[in-house]
Amino acid sequence: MKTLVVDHPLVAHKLTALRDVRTDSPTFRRLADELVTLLAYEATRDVRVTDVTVETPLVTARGVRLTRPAPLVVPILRAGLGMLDGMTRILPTAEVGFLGMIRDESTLKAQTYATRLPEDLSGRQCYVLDPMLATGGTLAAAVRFLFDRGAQDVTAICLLAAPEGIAHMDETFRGTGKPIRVVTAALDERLNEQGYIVPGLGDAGDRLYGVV
Ligand SMILES: O=P(O)(O)OC[C@H]1O[C@H](OP(=O)(O)OP(=O)(O)O)[C@H](O)[C@@H]1O
Ligand SMILES: O=c1cc[nH]c(=O)[nH]1
Ligand SMILES: [Mg+2]
Repeated sequence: MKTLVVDHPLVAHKLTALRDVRTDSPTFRRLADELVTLLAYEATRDVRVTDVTVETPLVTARGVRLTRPAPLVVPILRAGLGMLDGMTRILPTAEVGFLGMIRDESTLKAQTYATRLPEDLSGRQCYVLDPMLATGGTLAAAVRFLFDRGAQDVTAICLLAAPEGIAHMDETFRGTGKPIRVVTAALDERLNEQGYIVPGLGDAGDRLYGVV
């Protein structure tokens, strides 16, 4: 598995504001939206394109367009929904599938409560959106869903990742030969006893949508 930590002053600036405990929910939503667009720029570097020609007002020129079928974008509910608009803004032809997953706060195991994905993902490029990669249980399960349906490669865009989560993904998919990438704004220090990323930004879902 490949991990890319996007090193860019605008990314660092927006992430710092996201971490700030004083950042209110409307501002948090806007920052998450802006940040995913910056991360998506790097995450889509390998998006498949097809050579085409285009008529400019002057001549015929060579160019590219996104290869069809377009990539599949999969936000992991709830918190991943806060990244969907920012992603589809730069990839407007993408299709969107949904996975509803929640981590049991006592066992830290992920449970799936909703699945709405195309049955056949053969040959598809997939982008998973989830702000937090903590123990990695949620992302590993999501990536497995996609490969089980035939996805060609999977790129996860996470606002923050913990070393424990990256290690879990590495171990889970080592030797499978599956092309997986994680693109993140920062690799934080560690998880605390409750499985929260430190220094982190708290509970991303709660900060986006409130405590339920
Ligand atoms: O790497 P893990 O240890 O599995 O934890 C990460 C998961 O936890 C959070 O979701 P949460 O379960 O809080 O659900 P929510 O989005 O509904 O708040 C987060 O958005 C990830 O999906
Ligand atoms: O730090 C964390 C860990 C899991 N989920 C979150 O929302 N935040
Ligand atoms: Mg949550």
